[in-house]
Amino acid sequence: SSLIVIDGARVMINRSARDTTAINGTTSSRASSLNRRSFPAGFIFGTASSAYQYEGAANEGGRTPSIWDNYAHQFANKIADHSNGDVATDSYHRYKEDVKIMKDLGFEAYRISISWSRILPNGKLSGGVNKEGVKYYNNLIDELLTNGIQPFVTIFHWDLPQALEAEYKGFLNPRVVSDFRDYAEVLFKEFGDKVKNWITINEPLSYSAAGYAYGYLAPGRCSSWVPMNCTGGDSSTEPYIVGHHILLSHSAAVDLYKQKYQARQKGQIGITLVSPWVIPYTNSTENRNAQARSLDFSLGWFFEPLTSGSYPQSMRTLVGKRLPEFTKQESEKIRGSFDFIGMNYYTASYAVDTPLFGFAPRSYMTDSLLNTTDNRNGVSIGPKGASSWLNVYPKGIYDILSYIKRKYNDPVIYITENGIDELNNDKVLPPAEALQDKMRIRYHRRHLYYLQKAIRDGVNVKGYFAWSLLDNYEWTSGYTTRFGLFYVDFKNGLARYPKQSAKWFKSFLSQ
Ligand SMILES: N=C(Cc1ccccc1)N[C@@H]1O[C@H](CO[C@@H]2OC[C@@H](O)[C@H](O)[C@H]2O)[C@@H](O)[C@H](O)[C@H]1O
Repeated sequence: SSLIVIDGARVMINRSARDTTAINGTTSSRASSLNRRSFPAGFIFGTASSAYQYEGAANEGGRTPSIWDNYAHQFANKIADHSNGDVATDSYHRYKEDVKIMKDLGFEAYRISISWSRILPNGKLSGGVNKEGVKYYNNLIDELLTNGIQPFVTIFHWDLPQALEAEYKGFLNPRVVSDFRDYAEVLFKEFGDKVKNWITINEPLSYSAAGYAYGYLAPGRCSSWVPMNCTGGDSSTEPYIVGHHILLSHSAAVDLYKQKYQARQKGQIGITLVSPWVIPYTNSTENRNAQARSLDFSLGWFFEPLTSGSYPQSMRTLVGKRLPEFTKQESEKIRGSFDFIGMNYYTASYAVDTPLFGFAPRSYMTDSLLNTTDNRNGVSIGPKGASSWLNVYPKGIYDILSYIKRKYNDPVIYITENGIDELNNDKVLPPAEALQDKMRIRYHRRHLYYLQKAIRDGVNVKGYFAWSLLDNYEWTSGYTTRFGLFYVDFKNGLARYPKQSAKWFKSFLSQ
């Protein structure tokens, strides 16, 4: 399965999410009557962010460069607007204002990530803990708690200390497991009395596939034949090695938390996975098998080891010796190593069975023997936001959650990201118009409609986080796309302005 979707399609006439079935006993003719009371008591609503995309202060307060500082500076041409996260939304200095914004809207949780190189400047415990970094996160966490907002903390959201990449190639090297565990222990020690919701790693699929097969996320490695001007790499082996070390790192941190901290601190720990929902291009056996393989290679790659201790059968068969093996002990430790699973849901695509051409090189892109596409016979699976890969398909959140419930033993799930972007075209759209994000209201309302339908049908979902509170640094898109409920004026002092969607959430959450 591929993260890059084939373009070029007319937009399908969109059926509105009209549904006359009962919602919590009340019959709703449309999703528009949806509000917080459509969800179970205790269900939490939040917004999501990440350190490199929000903080700025990249060279301040004792922080040293991560691989994203290195990537965005050294390969600026790989970033749409040649920008970087040196300043981003400057949340390092403005977090009190941001907390006030989310409190005013009525959100009760906030997902952040911690910058590893702000806590351990040389990546390792032996290099010393940066007290200024600890202070910043304590201030942020205290600000959240004072305002009745629960922090959900992601330990690793792609910003590996450049020192570890330089010394031993980071997640390509098994040495990362002990360094990751040491880093996680510093966080449990420093913040575990206040943080009760831990997410070890954000989207292992994106880090492994986009970072080491396609080569467009840091560290930007891929085979020489991949058109991404990578500085090195092997798209047929490195994604699987990195994914393997991510799972070992995850389970080492969870094992540590459960052995030494959970009993006293009484928190919960999980991991955030991502996958599009996938529909067979036709109902043929070949394309239904392609759907299964596509979900194995994007979701099962990590979910299968977490629930059964081994990789999906389709991956073991098709990747063969290039797929690392777990020892018996590793398998035991990985299986069940979570209290909940975070799921990031954005989009859906069609899977087309695609046999390997004889001469085509083997790699993650072709191992699953399929292609994904966003249209069928020229009809799009759904309208797009600003990004080519993001087609709107709200029913996909229901479908993928039902699939997870069936296939992976009905786990506790949080939707840790869901959102849509518009282009940052201030020169065309004066800011006033940029605040009229009706399509974002429609996107979130329709996904929430299908989310409460999944809950009603028995899926164990406990929370929902919108991506994102603010417009921010969108990785290789830089500041060219906007996902925020709040507009950030990057040209005038990073001022924050509520979009219509922020007002919609305030009303949704107040009922
Ligand atoms: N971005 C991804 C996965 C991904 C990776 C490469 C290319 C496309 C998509 N996942 C989540 O999506 C969020 C939205 O991602 C944006 O999607 C549109 C792209 O144009 C943009 O580059 C990307 O940042 C990120 O901000 C979160 O940090 C991340 O956890």
